[in-house]
Amino acid sequence: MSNKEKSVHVGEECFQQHGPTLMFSNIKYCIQERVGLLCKKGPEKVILKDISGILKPGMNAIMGPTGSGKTSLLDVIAGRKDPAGLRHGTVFVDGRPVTNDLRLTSAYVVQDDVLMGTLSVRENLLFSANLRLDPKNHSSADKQSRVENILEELGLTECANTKIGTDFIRGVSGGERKRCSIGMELITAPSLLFLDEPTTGLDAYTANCIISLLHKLSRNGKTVIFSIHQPRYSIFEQFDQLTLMHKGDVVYAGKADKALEYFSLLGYQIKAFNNPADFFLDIINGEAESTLELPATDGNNPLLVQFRKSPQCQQEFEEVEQVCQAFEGGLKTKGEKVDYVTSFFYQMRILSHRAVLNLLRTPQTSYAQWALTVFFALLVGLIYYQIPLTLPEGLQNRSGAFFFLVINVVFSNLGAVELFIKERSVFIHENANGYYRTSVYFLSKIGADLLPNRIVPNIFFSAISYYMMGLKPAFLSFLCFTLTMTLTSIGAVSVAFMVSATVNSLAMANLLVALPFVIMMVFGGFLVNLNNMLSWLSWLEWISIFKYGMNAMFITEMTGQPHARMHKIDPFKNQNIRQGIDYSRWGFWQNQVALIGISSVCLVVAYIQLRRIKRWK
Ligand SMILES: Nc1ncnc2c1ncn2[C@@H]1O[C@H](COP(=O)(O)OP(=O)(O)OP(=O)(O)O)[C@@H](O)[C@H]1O
Repeated sequence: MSNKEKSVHVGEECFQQHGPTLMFSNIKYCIQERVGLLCKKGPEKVILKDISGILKPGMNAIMGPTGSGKTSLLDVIAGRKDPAGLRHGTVFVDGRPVTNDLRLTSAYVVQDDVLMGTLSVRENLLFSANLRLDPKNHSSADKQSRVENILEELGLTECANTKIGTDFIRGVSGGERKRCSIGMELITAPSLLFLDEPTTGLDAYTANCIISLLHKLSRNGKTVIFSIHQPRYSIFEQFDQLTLMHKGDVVYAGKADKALEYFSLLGYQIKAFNNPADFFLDIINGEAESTLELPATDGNNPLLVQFRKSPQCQQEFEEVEQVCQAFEGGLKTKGEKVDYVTSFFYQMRILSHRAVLNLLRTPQTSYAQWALTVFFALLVGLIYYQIPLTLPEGLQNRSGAFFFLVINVVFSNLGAVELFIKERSVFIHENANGYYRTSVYFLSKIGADLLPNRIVPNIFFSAISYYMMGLKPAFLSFLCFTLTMTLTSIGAVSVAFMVSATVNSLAMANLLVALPFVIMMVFGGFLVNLNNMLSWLSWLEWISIFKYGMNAMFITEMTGQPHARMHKIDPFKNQNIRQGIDYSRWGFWQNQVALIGISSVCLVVAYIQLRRIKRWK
């Protein structure tokens, strides 16, 4: 960004176009504190105390010490904060009350960039354009040209084809990431742009560039509203309006370049070379002394008392009051239905494409999965190489091999718990901003995982191990065996998906997924004879993937063997009859149906859990 660009004058004359004016009236926001080990409801904590204000076209900075409520105010007015905590208050844009669907028409850039690391800057922007611009009104060429314009406007042309970056890929710089996050939101050409601490984590130069960029946008028809921590002077001088917060109250709201004058009237004098932004925070934190005796009425902070008495506050209140009187009723918060601009199938196409790109560009997990598949297939094939049909080793080795196979196929799916956890913040951000439906995300993620990571590797695994073990040579038996292996794997991975959609920490998920697998193993009928022991827990066998997987393998292997051989392995058969295996054709399909049933229930629960994830901040 050139110096010329950075030294833009702050003033009316610089506006090419004016953005909207946002007013908020009597906003009271509370949170319910939880106390004790049982997380009982504690006292309500008021984090925004009946505050009102006007945010005008241009650069609106919300400043204050940590915990003063900057982000909460930003979230409430942008419709991002959980409506359950809003006691009362109304937000108006250009004099008209808005509901929390403002989140779908405005842009909100969160503090932690939520971008898909495996995609390039251009691909991320195109993803946003594809899902957020109505295909009826915007052709592909249109979307492309909008993306190119934004790349140009944000100075991202040079890194347009560079990936954002992941743990494995070194990507763009912090400033470029932030600009890309802003670009994702600018795609819909919103007139209101909210940013939560846009300079946090950036070096001074990059922070300055980001603020200059926002300043430029604010001169072209966008009202930019952001929370910020201790900006340096070159950043501060680009603010038009300043809102200073202290413990959920507004202690100053007005022109940024008039704030020094205001505080000097209250007896606070800035020292030479001090940064005004630091000075204001010192005043709020009580570290700067006033030369005047400021009264604290009713125990209220003297700064708050003085601000409420000030002419600018009185005038603002009057303006807000006038607008409020024109409209009755508060901010509606519930019942809004999100209208997506794209259809279910269109979203499915775009998300599946991204999921496949993701998979191809982070092949490490898939490589590991494939390497383990081949390794274990060879291992089991070598250990149980050409199992004889004589007793007792025929029985013993087949039982051992099937148990080993099912253990391997179930536990190799432990890694799937990261599916919904790794991208959770990206999903929450995109879904809350109306990019796509939850069902589309769910199906695209499941589809992109099941086929390449579960189904195809299982077919390979079965092909290698089956013939090495010398099981029944009939091709149909091989197909039945492969089907059993695949459905067992899908059953196990569905349990992992259910856990993944339920918790947000990987450590917790790993614990929670191992537990049902171990229980299923114990009650699978192989380790414990449930007729004699633990009969009161025997019902658990009905939800054991191990039981159904192993039973189906036994049935496939044992039925249709030549009569003479069957004789020899009669005790083998008897043992399994004791475990309740039904060797009929329906007996085989019963197990497959049970595996499909377990998978379906787990996937439905996973989907419900994904829908229940809180989108609010
Ligand atoms: N969802 C929530 N649950 C519990 N406490 C909350 C929640 N949201 C806000 N708070 C509390 O409200 C107060 C204000 O929080 P907020 O994040 O708005 O402050 P902030 O000024 O943006 O702070 P920081 O600069 O540290 O981000 C804090 O004490 C915070 O702990």
